[in-house]
Amino acid sequence: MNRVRVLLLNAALGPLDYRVPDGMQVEPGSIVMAPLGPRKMPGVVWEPDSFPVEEIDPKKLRPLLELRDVPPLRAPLRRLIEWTAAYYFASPASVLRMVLSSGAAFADNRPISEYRLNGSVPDRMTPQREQALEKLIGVQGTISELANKAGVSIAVIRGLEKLGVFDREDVSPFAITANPSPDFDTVDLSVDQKNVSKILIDAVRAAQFKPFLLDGVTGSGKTEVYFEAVAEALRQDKQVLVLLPEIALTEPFLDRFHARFGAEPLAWHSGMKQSERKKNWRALADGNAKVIVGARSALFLPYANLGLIIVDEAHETSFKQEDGVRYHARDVAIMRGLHEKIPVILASATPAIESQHQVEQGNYQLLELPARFGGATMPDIEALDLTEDVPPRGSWLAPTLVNALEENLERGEQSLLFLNRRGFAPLTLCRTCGHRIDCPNCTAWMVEHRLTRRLACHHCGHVMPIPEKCPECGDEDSLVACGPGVERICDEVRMLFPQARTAIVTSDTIWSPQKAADFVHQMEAGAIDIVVGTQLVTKGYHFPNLTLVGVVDADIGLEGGDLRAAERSFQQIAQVAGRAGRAEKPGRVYVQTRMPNAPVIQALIKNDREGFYAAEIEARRQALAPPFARWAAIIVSSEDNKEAMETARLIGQTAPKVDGFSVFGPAPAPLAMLRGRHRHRLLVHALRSVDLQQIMREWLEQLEWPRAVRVGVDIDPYSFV
Ligand SMILES: Nc1ncnc2c1ncn2[C@@H]1O[C@H](COP(=O)(O)OP(=O)(O)OP(=O)(O)O)[C@@H](O)[C@H]1O
Ligand SMILES: [Zn+2]
Repeated sequence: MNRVRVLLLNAALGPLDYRVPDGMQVEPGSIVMAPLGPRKMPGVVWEPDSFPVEEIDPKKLRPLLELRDVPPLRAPLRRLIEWTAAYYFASPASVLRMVLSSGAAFADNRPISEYRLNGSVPDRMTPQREQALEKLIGVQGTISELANKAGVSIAVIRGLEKLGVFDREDVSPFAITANPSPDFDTVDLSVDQKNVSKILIDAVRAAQFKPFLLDGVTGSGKTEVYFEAVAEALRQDKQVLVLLPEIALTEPFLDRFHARFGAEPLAWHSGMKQSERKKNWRALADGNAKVIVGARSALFLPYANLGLIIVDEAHETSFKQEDGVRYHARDVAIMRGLHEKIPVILASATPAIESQHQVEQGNYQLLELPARFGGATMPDIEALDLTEDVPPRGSWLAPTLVNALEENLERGEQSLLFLNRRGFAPLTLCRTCGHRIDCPNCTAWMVEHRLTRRLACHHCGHVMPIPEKCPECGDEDSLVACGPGVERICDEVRMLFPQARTAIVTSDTIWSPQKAADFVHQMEAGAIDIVVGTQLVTKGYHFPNLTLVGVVDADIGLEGGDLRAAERSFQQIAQVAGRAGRAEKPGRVYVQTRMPNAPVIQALIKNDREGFYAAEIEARRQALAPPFARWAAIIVSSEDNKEAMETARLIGQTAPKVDGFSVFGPAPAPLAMLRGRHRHRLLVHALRSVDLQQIMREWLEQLEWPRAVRVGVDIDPYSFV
């Protein structure tokens, strides 16, 4: 039989059948090139009865064009692709796209050509050429990467290349990786740490599916403990995947890993160059790379021989992807572990309620590290009531916090101020007419960024210069910045302590792993006294001389009012507090709030995590909220509001009547307009006994809507805007 089913890399197309030409040997998982109309398209051979396809006369089947010289996708990964597509309402092809995420990697074994300036200057200069020559100093990359970096067109770079201003280097797709060695520099574990690591080591040896929740207070040595499991996997010659919530955390992680294992793991994140992507993809698919650390997208890569998955800071909501395939990397990691038959470790100091519930249900094994390593104590947390400890007019820091900062400076210790708001001010308002400057494409205010002298929309990226007069009434000098962002807090700190060395840490300043590494090195070298940062600084970092943490506004997180608001606030503040006093010197934490009696704040100052979680879990149980029942969101959007509204209404009216399945809405989304599209939402609630996906599939598949309307389904949603 030479007929095969092929899943093509095209989300709009289902799988198709092809004929295998004589002399070609394919099996399920083989990566092939198939003809599609006049084009060539990559695809993967699948099991014959896997997806339903249209019957085609065998004589009309077109032959496959090529078999790629890369290892076939293994069965566990094929099952994961099918599961992810079915569970999250995505096309299998869009999941496959995440697997074959380096087009170049499986395309061929040819090297990638990279270019860098060689110092020669073209005879004729243009402003673009000048810009490129200036911006590309010290940069190496493909033509399109250079164009991107320089902010000029590809044609400009090609032109320069012809004039001989670049040297070329052909980078081989095969990486030579120094592999980590399990016993390079071991540490002596405490008794608690040893007990936990023993269980993990046994699980790696057993090579069975087994999920763990590694729950240890901040600074308890979770990383050291899971490194023991990594070491065991290395001894067994298995691969390990470590997922981190933020690419900013990869660089410090690489350093730390290097110190323990004598070589860096392979990194995988969106900031990589094409040649690195190609190399790394090949190295992990061929099994040459043993340890891979990456952001959530690393989850779908075609590992040759995976033996362990670790999800660090597993409570982080950034593991949920909010566009394309809306999957949750923590949950898919568990499913990958199930299919690969390997252990999965979720590590966190503040585990998600969902994960704790799995422990209660007996699905995950709980491993606890209740104390900080080496006798370091947990920091004292104190609430500062902003209605009593009032900051002076036009300032945001309470006198008590300012005093503490001053003392810390005098002692030569480092401090951290946390505010989860980028930019200078979240709102710009006209004093004369009350006009608020909002985004033309979104239901959102433009955020002032004083460092770049611009207003920016954090939803669509729209930017504009800060206007000199009010766009509404035309009054000059009437615009005022309202509320603080990190830049404004940093200004306040500089006014108070001109001698202090400060740093702002947000995604605007730390936008690459390299920037993150620079920041960490500066902190370690003691070149920074006071850091002002967003959630980017709340997790993972270990700075022994950081002894004071101030939470500028503990109430922000509670404003949103979605079901996880309190949980998220607790996690965020507990994590940022956990950065203080991690070594010999004790830490202090001040939490500024207008609601010192709110349960979240009380739980934090009394160090009553158990009580807080118990109350939250009970509230969820009462409300039949996740994880006690399930939700799905349906988001209908279009540039034409009427079309979007009518489609949303149609979906609402045709909602199936099934016991244990209810539909709320439609209603205009809180973010009623996003990137120029009008948005309406419905929320589906289902008991666990109901097959949510099946009911939704039958319901939505029989409906039709205008082409320009997009209907997105978000299973287990985390965002409600
Ligand atoms: N057994 C040990 N021997 C030496 N140093 C250790 C040991 N255990 C932990 N440490 C050190 O203590 C510090 C905190 O450990 P680690 O970063 O692993 O904790 P964590 O639980 O992952 O913290 P967090 O959740 O706050 O990120 C690190 O500098 C680590 O190297
Ligand atoms: Zn916008």
